[in-house]
Amino acid sequence: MSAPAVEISGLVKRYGSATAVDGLDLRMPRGRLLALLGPNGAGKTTTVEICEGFRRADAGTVRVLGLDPVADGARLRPRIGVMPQGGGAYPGVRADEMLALVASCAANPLDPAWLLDVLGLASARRTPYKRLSGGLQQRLSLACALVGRPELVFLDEPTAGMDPQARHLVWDLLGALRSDGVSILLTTHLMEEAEALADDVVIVDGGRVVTSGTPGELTAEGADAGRLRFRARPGLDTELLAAALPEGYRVQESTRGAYRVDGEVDPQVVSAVTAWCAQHGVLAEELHVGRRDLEEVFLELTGRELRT
Ligand SMILES: Nc1ncnc2c1ncn2[C@@H]1O[C@H](COP(=O)(O)OP(=O)(O)OP(=O)(O)O)[C@@H](O)[C@H]1O
Repeated sequence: MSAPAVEISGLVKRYGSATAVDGLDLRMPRGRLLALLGPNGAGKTTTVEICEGFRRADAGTVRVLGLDPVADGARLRPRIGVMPQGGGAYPGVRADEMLALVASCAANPLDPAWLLDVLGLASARRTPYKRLSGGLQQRLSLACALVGRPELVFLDEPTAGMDPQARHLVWDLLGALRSDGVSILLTTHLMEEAEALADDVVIVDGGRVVTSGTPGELTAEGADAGRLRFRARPGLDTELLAAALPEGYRVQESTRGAYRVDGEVDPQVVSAVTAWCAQHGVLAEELHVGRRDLEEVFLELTGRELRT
């Protein structure tokens, strides 16, 4: 049986007296898309850079495709693709030159022209790197990670700084790669990205895994079944709203402008909430009954917001 795409056990990484990764465990089977989700400074980049062989662990073991990223680096590198955070290239290199250069290092590369086209870079192919917008630089960096037909790709915040259209284009491409059996580990602090793409989500905070599972498992209703949630202007008088509901219901502003009604929800309660909002000139947006989202999962586990 082939080794997992990534297997991490008890990983620790310190920078001076600060512990960036603090005993992290993770197992990623092949052919899946795993999202490492967490706020800024959670230790995502450090973890990924150790997997890529760019940093050394202080403790713990890391195996990537069954190999040690440092000791077996030469065997591992041709099999993985890496998109680092922030990218980077010689400022004067043109997009097509850059991709052709990376492709020339691979045994069986994809057609660079095709990849530029798929990523919406065809019209910018002659543009020097320094004159590409941040979003186009990101796309070129993604193309460089993929052109060598890797079995496993590490993408560090692949859609950071992209507009929604480009983000969806990248999501579509990642979905297609995953369908082709490529293993993908990406970091993100966008819960929408994790929800849209991931087979598995690992939520990290303070260098540790807070929870993990499929998006469906993490947001499963459980004790939360039937909760009513909505968004509105921050600072609503939640006690006043609760007083307009039948006995026993509680209302909380769980994060700024995000409200949650605790108690069994029936049509009368939905009607009472919207009527109260109407009386107070409040537009209740995104009103829904049921599942929580990953943002709420993180908040409930850590008491803090994912978005920082
Ligand atoms: N080279 C470094 N020297 C010192 N401290 C560092 C270094 N790189 C990261 N850190 C610190 O380690 C912690 C984890 O950083 P890391 O970049 O791994 O987190 P992250 O989850 O990727 O965050 P972000 O989403 O902001 O990229 C942070 O407190 C960060 O300041």
